[in-house]
Amino acid sequence: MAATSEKQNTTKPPPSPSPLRNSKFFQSNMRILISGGAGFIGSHLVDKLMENEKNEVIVADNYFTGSKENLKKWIGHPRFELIRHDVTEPLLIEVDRIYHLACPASPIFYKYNPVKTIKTNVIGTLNMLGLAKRVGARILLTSTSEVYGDPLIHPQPESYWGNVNPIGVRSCYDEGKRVAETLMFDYHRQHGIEIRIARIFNTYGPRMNIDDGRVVSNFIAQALRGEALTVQKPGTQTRSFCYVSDMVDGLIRLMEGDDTGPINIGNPGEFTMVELAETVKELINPSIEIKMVENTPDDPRQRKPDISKAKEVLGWEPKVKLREGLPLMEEDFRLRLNVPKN
Ligand SMILES: NC(=O)c1ccc[n+]([C@@H]2O[C@H](COP(=O)([O-])OP(=O)(O)OC[C@H]3O[C@@H](n4cnc5c(N)ncnc54)[C@H](O)[C@@H]3O)[C@@H](O)[C@H]2O)c1
Ligand SMILES: O=c1ccn([C@@H]2O[C@H](COP(=O)(O)OP(=O)(O)O[C@H]3OC[C@@H](O)[C@H](O)[C@H]3O)[C@@H](O)[C@H]2O)c(=O)[nH]1
Repeated sequence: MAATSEKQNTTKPPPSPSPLRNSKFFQSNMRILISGGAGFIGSHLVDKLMENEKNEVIVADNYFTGSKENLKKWIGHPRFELIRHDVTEPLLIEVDRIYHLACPASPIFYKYNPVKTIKTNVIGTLNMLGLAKRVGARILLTSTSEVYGDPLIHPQPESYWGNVNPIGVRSCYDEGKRVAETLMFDYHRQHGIEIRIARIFNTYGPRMNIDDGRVVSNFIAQALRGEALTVQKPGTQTRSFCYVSDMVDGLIRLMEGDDTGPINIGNPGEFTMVELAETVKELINPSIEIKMVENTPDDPRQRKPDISKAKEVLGWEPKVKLREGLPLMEEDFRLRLNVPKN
């Protein structure tokens, strides 16, 4: 027994890459799997990775909150493949890198079927780690600022263990991601898997689902439809919003760097929800009303990333300010909602 536990505590070298990696038919220098690649962040990551001609990109997605529409410019491209696949089932392919994003991210979607959300986070992450182990791939998990729960330390450094309700309606997501992080580190310690963990803070930008339910997409869609902006009470709760191009840049740097993480990736600019509503009103539709509505349980009261580690280890910090990013998202929403600018 002692020998077994000793063995389990040993950090092994990473497994060898799959023999198929050296097949004479292997054309690309880097074959990259993106689970959840048909979603908001995933599809922007695909765009960025496809810019490099040495990359071959495979997306596996069950289309729960993502869509083929987000990837339409790549369908049929020789370096791109799209697979309808649910990560709660094993996937047998040969890859060098895995960006594991698959998981609904908007609270209304992750609460819709909480048991499925837990399965996606736990079984899905186990399956992706099993794949990484079999083929010797490096794997990056998109964890979340929600692992800090309703934080008692502000801003949140990676060393903070969080304040999470383990039995609340958000637990399927925040506890699910916490287990996913645990699995990543256990596979790293026990099997030598090369891991990277990003703790992503609220991210926004073009291609978010119009009825996604998250605050930035809600406010922009409401402002364009001429509806009142729904600020959930008390409205003093804060979030820090990162534009999607900055996020993608941070994720790629983390994947290709040497640090396992977890590393916070987010924009430290912090706003109350009332301030966000006022900014959207001013930029998009000054005649719109702002109304206070009921909130949902366990809504974190404040959130802001401490990004010292990302700056130091990845040389990364966000470039796009909220007032610059909102108009870019407005443009995309106008096109999709067919509301031309006057
Ligand atoms: N956007 C944010 O603010 C934010 C913040 C923190 C963490 N994250 C994380 O980043 C990742 C991407 O988030 P997003 O904002 O792009 O969300 P999204 O909902 O747009 O994308 C998630 C994608 O995963 C797919 N998916 C869900 N369950 C799946 C399953 N069982 N099998 C296969 N595919 C599945 C969806 O269809 C979708 O394409 C998620 O892991 C999320 O937890 C996002
Ligand atoms: O219409 C709305 C929607 C939301 N809100 C408020 O806006 C704040 C942000 O809510 P969102 O639903 O956009 O996102 P949350 O910050 O609660 O969760 C997000 O956190 C990070 C990621 O893991 C996920 O993308 C998501 O879970 C909350 O305080 C919420 O009460 C409004 O005031 N009005």
